[in-house]
Amino acid sequence: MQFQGQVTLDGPSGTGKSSVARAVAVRLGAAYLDTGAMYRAATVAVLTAGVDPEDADAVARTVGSASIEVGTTAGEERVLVDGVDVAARIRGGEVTRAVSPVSAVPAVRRQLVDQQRALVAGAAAVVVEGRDIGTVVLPDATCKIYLTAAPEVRAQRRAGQLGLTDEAEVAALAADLRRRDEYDSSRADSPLRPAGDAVVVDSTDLDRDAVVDRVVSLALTACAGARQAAAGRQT
Ligand SMILES: Nc1ncnc2c1ncn2[C@@H]1O[C@H](COP(=O)(O)OP(=O)(O)OP(=O)(O)O)[C@@H](O)[C@H]1O
Ligand SMILES: Nc1ccn([C@H]2C[C@H](O)[C@@H](COP(=O)(O)O)O2)c(=O)n1
Repeated sequence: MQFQGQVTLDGPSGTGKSSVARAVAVRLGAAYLDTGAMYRAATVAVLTAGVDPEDADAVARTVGSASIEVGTTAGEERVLVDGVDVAARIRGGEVTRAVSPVSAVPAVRRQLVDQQRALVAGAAAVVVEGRDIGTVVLPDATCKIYLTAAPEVRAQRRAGQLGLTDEAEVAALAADLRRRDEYDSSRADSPLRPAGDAVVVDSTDLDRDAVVDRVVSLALTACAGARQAAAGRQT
């Protein structure tokens, strides 16, 4: 069956959004947009300009005059800031530590949300991942998924990804995930939360392929059950 429509994947850090969203996009023959990469790119612009990430006015000005380009093909990571390839730099610790305050600035969010909507506007089928995609960016999406997993499982997976085995390093990683989740969930503008009509998928006891199968199957049925349940809650 050929999928047409928009799949949104939101959730806390390290739940598997990127790896699952990329694989789902390939399976559905859909475009793919990593909106976290856009906030990370905005953070590179801020750090490169020597601006304090906590100075909201200066952050808004700096990001407002930066050119941020991202690709929409799963498997081809393309992230440019003012024409410079920053695909590797956005994954580093310096950017990860500074991205939350930058992404909490309302002017930055307005700019990037407009860009995100424009990037997916022409796509017949697209998978978009982030924190506010089902709630703010694409509120009319065909199928909304909210991915969760137990915090200790997320920390272990991220440690595996980074090749960390030292207990203290894993504990620091877990603390960083908690800090980012708290920041992203408590900010005033577009906080992280599930959309009312999202299907919650808990990946704590599922391997990545099982999560991908579940999301593909939900997408192909247009998340029909969740829509009915949401309609029932509203009557
Ligand atoms: N269901 C799963 N079982 C085991 N490992 C998984 C599962 N899903 C994802 N992973 C692994 O967990 C790590 C984190 O996944 P990923 O980067 O996709 O999360 P994320 O939600 O996009 O994180 P962030 O929001 O911080 O970018 C990766 O190493 C990924 O391969
Ligand atoms: N739609 C989005 C996507 C991301 N962010 C913020 C919050 C995250 O801490 C940060 C980096 O995202 P990641 O690459 O870890 O998915 O960007 C957001 O506020 N809204």
